[in-house]
Amino acid sequence: MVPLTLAEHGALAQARLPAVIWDFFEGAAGSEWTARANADAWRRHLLRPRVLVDVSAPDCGTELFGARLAAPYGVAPMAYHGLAHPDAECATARAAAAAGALLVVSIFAGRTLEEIAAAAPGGTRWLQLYWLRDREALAALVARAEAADYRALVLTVDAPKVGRRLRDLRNAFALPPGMTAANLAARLTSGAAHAEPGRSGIEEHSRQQFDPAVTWADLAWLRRRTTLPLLLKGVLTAEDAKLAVDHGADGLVVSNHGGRQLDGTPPAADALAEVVDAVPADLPVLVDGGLRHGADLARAVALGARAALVGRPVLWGLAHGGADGARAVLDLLREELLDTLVLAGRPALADLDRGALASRSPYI
Ligand SMILES: Cc1cc2nc3c(=O)[nH]c(=O)nc-3n(C[C@H](O)[C@H](O)[C@H](O)COP(=O)(O)O)c2cc1C
Ligand SMILES: CC(C)CC(=O)C(=O)O
Repeated sequence: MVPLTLAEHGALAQARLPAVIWDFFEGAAGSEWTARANADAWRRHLLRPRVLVDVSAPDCGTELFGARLAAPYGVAPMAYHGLAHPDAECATARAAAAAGALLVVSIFAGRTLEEIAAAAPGGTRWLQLYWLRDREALAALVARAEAADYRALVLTVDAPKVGRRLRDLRNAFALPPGMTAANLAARLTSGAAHAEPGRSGIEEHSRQQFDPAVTWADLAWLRRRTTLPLLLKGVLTAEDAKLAVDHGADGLVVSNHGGRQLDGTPPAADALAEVVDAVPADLPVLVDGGLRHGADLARAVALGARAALVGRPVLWGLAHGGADGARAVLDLLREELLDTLVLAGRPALADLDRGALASRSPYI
């Protein structure tokens, strides 16, 4: 079967993956309400098409921090791509570069930053960080990212601890043998390899490593260590968006972590406009969570996002088809986006503004 939708890529992946790994990918915190709401919320923004517009040459290319992308899209940072496919992040890097997409590499990648860079030299890569208790390890990663031509840093700020992910707790999820965070010393992540019944190895190693005491005041320490653009990922409110700007953030990623952290937050699509409206117009705001169709990318741009990141669907493609599968997912999103631009009579990203949407109340 040639998958014609992202959901079909998901079905192929589910058929292939061990259930506990599928659960780790797909699962979210608590009742998983926020994770479900993420996808539903994009669909509530109905598309308002314009007609008799010349749409013979649609263009969805864009530029982000000086890099050219084939569409306003990227791969969200996700830990341990090796759980999906043995070629791991190197395959994802090849897929993203071929599709003209940004790749945000997780601090918990299973391949080194240098291996990932070498796998797709022409690609646009950023590095995602969690604030580790071990600041020297963090500083060393920043230096390596700069040397390996990573173009920005993304500090994830919604994880003072890992959310309560019931599927992982039930499965006593632990990393399989040989799966490690290649960019961190083994002592920093060894807790992920074992879990007692009712516990999760991922939760355990993040408890050991994440610094829950970090505050806005600490950001200056990171800011001083790099000339790379610094984005904060996991901002959902106007208050925090303004604080981020005051503390020198160069961009934001509106995100609830795919519903994996605090269950009950607004879906990312609903938080986006609040954040966009709170920051200077030229500050790049990205978004992730629940984008499952190219039309959702159009919706994100219409609501003010400069680009959107896609998480789980890329792992679906990777799981059933390696680099080709991940690329197929990204290419499909781009084709669907172009289709949307043509049929909505808005042939360029600049034509997408809030007038392109009619936003439907969730309560009717
Ligand atoms: C398996 C998995 C691992 C993830 N690992 C990370 C991570 O290491 N760092 C991070 O900032 N976010 C991580 N995330 C969250 C994603 O970056 C992103 O916010 C979320 O998946 C987007 O939603 P989507 O999957 O609905 O597209 C992870 C998500 C998944 C599904
Ligand atoms: C290793 C985990 C903490 C990665 C993560 O952020 C996630 O699974 O959502």
